[in-house]
Amino acid sequence: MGYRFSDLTDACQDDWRAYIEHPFVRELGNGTLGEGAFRHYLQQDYLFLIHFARAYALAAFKSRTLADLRQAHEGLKAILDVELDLHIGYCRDWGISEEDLATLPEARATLAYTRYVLDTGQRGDLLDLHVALAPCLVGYGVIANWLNAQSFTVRGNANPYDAWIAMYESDEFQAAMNDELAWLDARLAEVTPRRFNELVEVFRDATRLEIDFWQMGLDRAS
Ligand SMILES: Cc1ncc(C[n+]2csc(CCO)c2C)c(N)n1
Repeated sequence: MGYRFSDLTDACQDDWRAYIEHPFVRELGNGTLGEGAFRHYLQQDYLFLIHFARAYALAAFKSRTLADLRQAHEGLKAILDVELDLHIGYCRDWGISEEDLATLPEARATLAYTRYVLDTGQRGDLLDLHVALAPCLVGYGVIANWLNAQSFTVRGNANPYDAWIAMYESDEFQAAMNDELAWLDARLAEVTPRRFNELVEVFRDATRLEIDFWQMGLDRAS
């Protein structure tokens, strides 16, 4: 007993590294990622964000304390009032209109990942849901920090994807990631080994689905 978040990543190190250091991420970092791959990713990520907002609504429903309910409400508001507008603006910069976004067919990787998270939350409790969301919330902050530590990463105007890295390295995003890490560390400190193993399974599944999401971008898979 006495687990923490890093025990989850330690328990599925190969998958975690394959996600954080995915070729899509490396190509974002050195600026060589194909524009078509990035556009496909952006489009599917719009659908992803909508379902992610639903997952926060589910977190509200699953909350047993006022503090957890408020936290879920803040997450839902952040996506609906901030993230989605930013994303729509970002898509516009990349030549994707709101009309395009409204009529997008959902790719299988998006379907699989988002519905897995929602199902995990419905089947389990609030901790299951947070663990299913962790590769997304924590992972993107870890990826931005990892990219910044790599010598191949190109920053500034020379990299068309610089704004993407900047978004996830921002103090605001890193603070949200650290809040989530503190929440997870506090909850994981109390779980039994048996429960921890269940949570590792959820974390590994969600991490693999993030890998598939990157790969979908590279393959432009539908
Ligand atoms: C496939 C995919 N995985 C993770 C994120 C990152 N992300 C989405 S919502 C959110 C938290 C918002 O409060 C974060 C970090 C993404 N955009 N797309």
